[in-house]
Amino acid sequence: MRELSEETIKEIAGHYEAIIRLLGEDITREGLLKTPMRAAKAMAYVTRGYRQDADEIINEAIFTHEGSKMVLVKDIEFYSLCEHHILPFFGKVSIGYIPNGKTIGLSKLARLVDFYARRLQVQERLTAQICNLIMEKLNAKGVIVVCTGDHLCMKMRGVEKQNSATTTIETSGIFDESPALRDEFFKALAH
Ligand SMILES: Nc1nc2c(ncn2[C@@H]2O[C@H](COP(=O)(O)OP(=O)(O)OP(=O)(O)O)[C@@H](O)[C@H]2O)c(=O)[nH]1
Ligand SMILES: [Zn+2]
Repeated sequence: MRELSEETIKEIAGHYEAIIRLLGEDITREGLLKTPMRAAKAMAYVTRGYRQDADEIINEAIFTHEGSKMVLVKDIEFYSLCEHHILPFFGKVSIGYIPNGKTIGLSKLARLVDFYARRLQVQERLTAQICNLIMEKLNAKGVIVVCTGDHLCMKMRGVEKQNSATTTIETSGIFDESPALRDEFFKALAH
């Protein structure tokens, strides 16, 4: 992974300092003195997906596999930032795929969720990017990804709906064509 340079972090911190000042705060009070640097480092961390590489994450953990039954990993938690308000959205992703001669290390599925979540995102694109990458890297017979997220931009501001949750679904390959396979996936998810 590529890190942001010290110079870039300092530049981001300078912008945070200006924002805090413009919000009417006293940037010289004790509790805020280090806040611009802390905030810059935190923002670098929660957007580190931009500086990662998918092949490095997978680390060649792709294995030969004869079977063609569904593999499902459910409830992979994620934290992301909505690209409209730069406020968090977070929730869970579940991934199913039908192998086509290859499987992937289970932890890599979770790492790939973070790879796309740790950026400015919308939930639909996050779901589609995960689905497309797994399809591409495994040449799978099919992939299905279901994501459920809570958006703070809908809770702590704006429309202020505290109980809404958003579900997005992306399918590819055989999952596009087979309602029976989609049913099998959703039944397994319910367990
Ligand atoms: N489709 C989609 N919309 C999102 C996502 N995250 C936030 N949004 C929406 O992006 C929209 C931006 O709408 P705008 O009218 O430009 O912004 P706004 O005035 O702040 O809108 P309100 O949130 O309704 O106050 C809002 O409806 C948000 O709910 C997401 O992941 N997917
Ligand atoms: Zn938003």
